[in-house]
Amino acid sequence: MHHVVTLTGVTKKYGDLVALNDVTLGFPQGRFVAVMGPSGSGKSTLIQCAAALDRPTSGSVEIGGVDIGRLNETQRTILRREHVGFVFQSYNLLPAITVEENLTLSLRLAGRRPDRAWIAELVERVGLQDRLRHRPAELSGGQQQRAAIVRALAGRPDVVFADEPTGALDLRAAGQVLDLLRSLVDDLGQTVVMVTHDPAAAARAHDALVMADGRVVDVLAAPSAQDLATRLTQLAGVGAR
Ligand SMILES: Nc1ncnc2c1ncn2[C@@H]1O[C@H](COP(=O)(O)OP(=O)(O)OP(=O)(O)O)[C@@H](O)[C@H]1O
Repeated sequence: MHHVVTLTGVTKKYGDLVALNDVTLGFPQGRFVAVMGPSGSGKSTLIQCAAALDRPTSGSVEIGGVDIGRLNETQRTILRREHVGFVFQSYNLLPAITVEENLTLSLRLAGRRPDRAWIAELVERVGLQDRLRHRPAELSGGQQQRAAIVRALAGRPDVVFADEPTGALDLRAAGQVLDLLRSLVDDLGQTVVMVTHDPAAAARAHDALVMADGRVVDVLAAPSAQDLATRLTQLAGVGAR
């Protein structure tokens, strides 16, 4: 299986604290992978390293076959811009411009010509055709997150990292966003890595990684929400001792 992102022996320390402890894993192309684990287990640190937002203390990270340890800051920024998409819990759409302008802003800033046909296809898929001329504040939370997902995919990134993408949404809007992420993977072959605390959300992924103490302690294929909830409860019990 082709891995879009590969981590090899990645350790990240903050002073004496080991946030990631010798993690080796790959994110396979065309899979939807959820990352779960108790608070402080290293999920965000894993994503930051995997997305070239941060550098490991030791070990290596490859994105699209490029070893990011060999890149300087500017080169890493360019690699991120061209190969990685991001979706955040808080949507991060710019309030002063229209939804349509938001979708292509970062591409235009990077000097890339937006692929209009591709973006139109995505907009239709997420059902925002008649919302493009509005400002983000005029959209519901779910609509804003769907716009943020289109923005993340607009440049055809190799991988999309979604950090708690449903954290601010009600059940119905969250379900729509998860359906959307899953369909982008199943229908369009996208690769999505999603950090979530919600076992029901993680159960929509193809695979779930469970982290504890800076390590990946489980990899579950086609996880059920119940199995994930049980595993997290066990880990919380261990952490509390
Ligand atoms: N910039 C930092 N400086 C110091 N320590 C940090 C920093 N970032 C993270 N940590 C520590 O590293 C460990 C892992 O943090 P991380 O944010 O990756 O966990 P997480 O699983 O994402 O947690 P949460 O679910 O609460 O977001 C924690 O003990 C955290 O306090």
